[in-house]
Amino acid sequence: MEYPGNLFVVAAPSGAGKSSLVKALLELDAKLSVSVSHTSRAPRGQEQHGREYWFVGLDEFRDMVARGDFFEWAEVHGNLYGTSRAGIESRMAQGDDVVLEIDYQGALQIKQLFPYAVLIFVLPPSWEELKQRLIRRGDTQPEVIATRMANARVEIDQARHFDFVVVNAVFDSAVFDLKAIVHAQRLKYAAQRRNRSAVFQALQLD
Ligand SMILES: Nc1nc2c(ncn2[C@@H]2O[C@H](COP(=O)(O)OP(=O)(O)O)[C@@H](O)[C@H]2O)c(=O)[nH]1
Ligand SMILES: Nc1ncnc2c1ncn2[C@@H]1O[C@H](COP(=O)(O)OP(=O)(O)O)[C@@H](O)[C@H]1O
Repeated sequence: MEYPGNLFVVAAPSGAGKSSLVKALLELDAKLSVSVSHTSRAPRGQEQHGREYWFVGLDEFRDMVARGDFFEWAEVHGNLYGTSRAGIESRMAQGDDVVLEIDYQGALQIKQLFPYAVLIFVLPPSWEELKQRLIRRGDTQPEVIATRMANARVEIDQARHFDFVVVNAVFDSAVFDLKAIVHAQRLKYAAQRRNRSAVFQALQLD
């Protein structure tokens, strides 16, 4: 194994455009791959096991927690979500750059484990636009929208703990900002390779 890959974490309130942005970023960058999380929630619409998420029962999820299978896990909107060690450890060890699309609680846990992880928070341009995006996406039940808007206030308050904030107003500009962050981190990391043992120690790979 040469050098471990970079770790990028993207968090946002539901509806801010995180999934669309990460998808666009991955299409532009062949060296980046996204981690597929485990969740206890049921699949929606066209979602496939192993593509959007690994869908597992609550008992199985709790067994995985007890076994220490997750780097991080959290309860979000009443369901459990987690990033499995198996999902990203081997890819990072091979030197691949990995993106985690997770909530702020998970992002802060990842930063504790991997201080070199780059935490990016995606903001909507306004509260009204966030609400409109939730409605346009098809989340039409008023109580679902109200819960997500209330949660958004709690989530956005955590943006100050992140390394970068990207405002997703014009979609292509936001993708460009994400690309710039990824590029800058790669350049920074290339410089750090001159101090290889320090990096390895930080990653606890030695
Ligand atoms: N902590 C943590 N959060 C996750 C993980 N996977 C997804 N999430 C978050 O869970 C929340 C709900 O995701 P999802 O069920 O896809 O609903 P959506 O945000 O309405 O599309 C989002 O904030 C995701 O970022 C994970 O592995 N760990
Ligand atoms: N910059 C943007 N301008 C307008 N609509 C957007 C923008 N970014 C995303 N959207 C739309 O907003 C909705 C929510 O985006 P999505 O990626 O599902 O959000 P999240 O993953 O953060 O919950 C989708 O319908 C998406 O097409």
